[in-house]
Amino acid sequence: MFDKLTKSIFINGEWKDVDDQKTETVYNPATLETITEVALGATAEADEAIEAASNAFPQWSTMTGRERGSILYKASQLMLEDADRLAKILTIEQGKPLAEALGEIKISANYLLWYAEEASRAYGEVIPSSNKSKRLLVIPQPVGVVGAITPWNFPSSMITRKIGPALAAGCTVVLKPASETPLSAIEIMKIMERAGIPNGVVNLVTGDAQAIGQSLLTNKAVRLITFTGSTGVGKYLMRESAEHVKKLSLELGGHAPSIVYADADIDKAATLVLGSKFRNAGQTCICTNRLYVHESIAEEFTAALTEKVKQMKLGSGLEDGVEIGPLINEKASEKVKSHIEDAVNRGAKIAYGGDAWDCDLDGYFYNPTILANTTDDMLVMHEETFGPVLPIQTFNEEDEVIKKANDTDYGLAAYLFTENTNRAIRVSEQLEYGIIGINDVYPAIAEGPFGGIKQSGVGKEGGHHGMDEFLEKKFVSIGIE
Ligand SMILES: NC(=O)c1ccc[n+]([C@@H]2O[C@H](COP(=O)([O-])OP(=O)(O)OC[C@H]3O[C@@H](n4cnc5c(N)ncnc54)[C@H](O)[C@@H]3O)[C@@H](O)[C@H]2O)c1
Ligand SMILES: O=CCCC(=O)O
Repeated sequence: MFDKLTKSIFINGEWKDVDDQKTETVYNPATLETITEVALGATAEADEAIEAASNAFPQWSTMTGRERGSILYKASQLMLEDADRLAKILTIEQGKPLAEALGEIKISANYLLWYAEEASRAYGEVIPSSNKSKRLLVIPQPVGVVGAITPWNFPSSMITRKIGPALAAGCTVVLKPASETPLSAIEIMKIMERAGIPNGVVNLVTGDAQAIGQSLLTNKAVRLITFTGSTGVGKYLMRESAEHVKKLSLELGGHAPSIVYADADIDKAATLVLGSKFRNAGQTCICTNRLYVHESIAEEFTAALTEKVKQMKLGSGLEDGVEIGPLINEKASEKVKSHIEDAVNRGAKIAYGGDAWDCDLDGYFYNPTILANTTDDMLVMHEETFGPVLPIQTFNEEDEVIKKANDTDYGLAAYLFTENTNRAIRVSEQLEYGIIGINDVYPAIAEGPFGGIKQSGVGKEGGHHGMDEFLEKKFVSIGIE
């Protein structure tokens, strides 16, 4: 499916390798086999890409929203037409089951479609003036060149959720995808090319994160950095952006609580918790990380959930019916192992799973795991696990569980399961999170503003709010006689 060396750097409409032909290997996480090599770009390539994006900005930013939108619309159509092949590439480089990969490609195309439409709707404002001899306008204008840095867990949708609104707003982009999953990014560039994007408007540099990041941070032409990834790297980018006072949009880690109330529909809630926890093998920023179940239904709920977990099929994401694929790498597997060991050492009981999956594949597979008798001091209760481990605690009082749910530096997503509408509204208003799912664990949708508070991030992606990040609001004050 792939050439030995993919010309993986896309600058000013041209596909390139680095001058010294340095490359890095892309592995299939299910088998640990080499898929291909991609160019190991660094400072020179990043600088060249920033220059191309700067040169392309004047023309792209002055095209009409409708003109920009028509290119994004075409790109979304091309992505959908090729969805099966793109999903297969995504599964091969990232590991998630093919059905999930196909779902990701569809939402990825949907971000392009949504922003194709939003491109025509960057409205300004006329402000009624308190002074009769003034007229006051607010004009939205594109921020400028954008540096976009994306993670490996959603190799396609995390890219279009950034470049869709950036391009719609009239910005130009330099994209650095995760080293683990550059192939989906390359495919997106090919789609943009086929959709007719002018040279230099969107550029891709695969390679050395530190060096490329440094160029994006230190080059004054880059006016905004949009990043999705870990809170640690997000903090670093925030600190380093201070020098040139760059705008930032950060989508960072999370530690989502799920709360199941006594009045929940038990079977429905168990199915949803299962989806929330185990999709993408638990490697989703908004995955449930800890579960609180009301004491009165805890036994029944845990039994229903465990029954469902037992049915889950592990394996290569390409295999029919597989629901849990590999973890991305050995480090991820070690983290899962350490969270389980720590919990057990502090008194947790393994209700199901608890160990690596013994199989013929070389990748890092972990059995879905349920932990009972958990306490707040356990790592799994406050650190992002990013794996298929579900710690359960019981609760009695509404106030008590809200306090526990909020007791974290993260604030990305929280879920509650109840059939009582009053409770649903009351609790969702008190949870300190950017996203609340009420009987819903799949809140990522093109038209909705996705983003965290506290140490889970700054800004929103999705919806018209997502395009606001890429628009400056210029104030025009007109004196008239
Ligand atoms: N909030 C969200 O919307 C969201 C979505 C997906 C993932 N995430 C978070 O992402 C994390 C998992 O992704 P990850 O392991 O790829 O995160 P990561 O922070 O290690 O890497 C993310 C990206 O940053 C790059 N990077 C790493 N160091 C860098 C540096 N010094 N300068 C510039 N770029 C650098 C990486 O190469 C990659 O492209 C989890 O914490 C998860 O919760 C958040
Ligand atoms: O933002 C990361 C999660 C994306 C999703 O839930 O589809």
